[in-house]
Amino acid sequence: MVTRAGAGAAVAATAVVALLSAALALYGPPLDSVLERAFSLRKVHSVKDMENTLQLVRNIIPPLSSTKHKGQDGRIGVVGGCQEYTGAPYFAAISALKVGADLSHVFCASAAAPVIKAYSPELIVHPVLDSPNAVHEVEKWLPRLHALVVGPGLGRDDALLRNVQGILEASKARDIPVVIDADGLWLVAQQPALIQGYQKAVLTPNHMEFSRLYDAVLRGPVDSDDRHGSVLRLSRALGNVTVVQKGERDILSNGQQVLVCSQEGSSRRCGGQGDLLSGSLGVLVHWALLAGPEKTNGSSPLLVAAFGACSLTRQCNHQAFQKHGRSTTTSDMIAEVGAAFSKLFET
Ligand SMILES: NC(=O)C1=CN([C@@H]2O[C@H](COP(=O)(O)OP(=O)(O)OC[C@H]3O[C@@H](n4cnc5c(N)ncnc54)[C@H](OP(=O)(O)O)[C@@H]3O)[C@@H](O)[C@H]2O)[C@@H](O)CC1
Ligand SMILES: Nc1ncnc2c1ncn2[C@@H]1O[C@H](COP(=O)(O)OP(=O)(O)OP(=O)(O)O)[C@@H](O)[C@H]1O
Ligand SMILES: [Mg+2]
Repeated sequence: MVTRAGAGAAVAATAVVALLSAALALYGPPLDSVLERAFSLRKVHSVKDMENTLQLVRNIIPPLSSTKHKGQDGRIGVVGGCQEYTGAPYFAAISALKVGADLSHVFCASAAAPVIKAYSPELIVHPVLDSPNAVHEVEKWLPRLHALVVGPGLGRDDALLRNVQGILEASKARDIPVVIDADGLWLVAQQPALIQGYQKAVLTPNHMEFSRLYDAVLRGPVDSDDRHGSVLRLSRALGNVTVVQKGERDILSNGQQVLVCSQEGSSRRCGGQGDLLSGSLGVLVHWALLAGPEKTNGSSPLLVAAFGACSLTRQCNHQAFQKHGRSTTTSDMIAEVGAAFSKLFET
């Protein structure tokens, strides 16, 4: 009797899981988190999903070819860099190059320009962000750029932020993909309408930036027990803008699908890792949009690109930590971009 009752319960439980799975296939992520919570399937699901999504990232990477000319694999612009912060835009721009972009521009405040130039001869640096003609100066370059990364090291000076507002509006008018990070997210929290509904925007908030945005857009505190639901809700409220909430696990959503990236990193949290992520994402977004949904198996190209950038950043962190332990810095992580990229995407 006991055995039969046990078997009956097992059959009933299997049926419930099957039913929920079928419903999940139809209705997507909200049920995903319900399922995960109810049946603790998080690990099993995410490992399988992670590998499937990594395969989609591999599909969007353009082949290296001797027939291409300089610029075809990506011309990326980073909007950021002020007197206080010169490292962040450098990290983002050099990461874009290391991932595979051909040219990387930095549009920064005049005080930051000589410093950023001195870090690297590889970057093209425009000291224009605090000029009265800033929007026009950047606009001149927009037709030549495939994606913009807005915010690393931008600071929160009102005049600079007003110029960046104009740059964002000009970029949207030209349908240029934008990755918004750091102080760019501060600006968006003040004026969500700036990116509301823009399908080529990806936001990459850290813990604090996410809370600030969520509060500004949804007028309430984040439910810390429901990270999936919170990211999904923020994305939906912003008109399906892609949101990447960075953290112990990265949660990504376009308001329809939720992805989780738990690629192994390390416990080292040095400043600048988010800049590596946003710079890499600038290139991957361009590649993903070029490849189109047929290469991403119907998944959103921007979500696939974001998953690629998260995996890559965490893998760089992992590799750098193996070598440098507690002394790991973002420069050590950037030195790992080539090997990490090969390991994840060129297998
Ligand atoms: N080398 C450079 O030039 C670099 C420059 N950078 C540039 O700095 C600018 C400001 O960026 P930001 O990230 O410091 O922003 P902001 O919103 O003030 O948050 C800071 C506060 O949030 C908190 N906090 C953070 N994470 C948390 C967590 N997981 N869980 C809980 N709390 C958390 C934490 O609070 P605390 O612990 O200090 O109380 C922290 O102090 C921006 O332009 C950026 O690009 C950086 O890119 C780094 C490299
Ligand atoms: N607790 C954690 N465990 C593992 N990886 C993490 C953890 N927190 C963040 N990361 C990873 O570190 C990277 C940067 O995220 P982080 O939250 O540090 O961004 P950030 O605060 O914007 O960084 P930055 O210092 O560049 O501004 C992401 O790839 C994220 O996945
Ligand atoms: Mg940051």
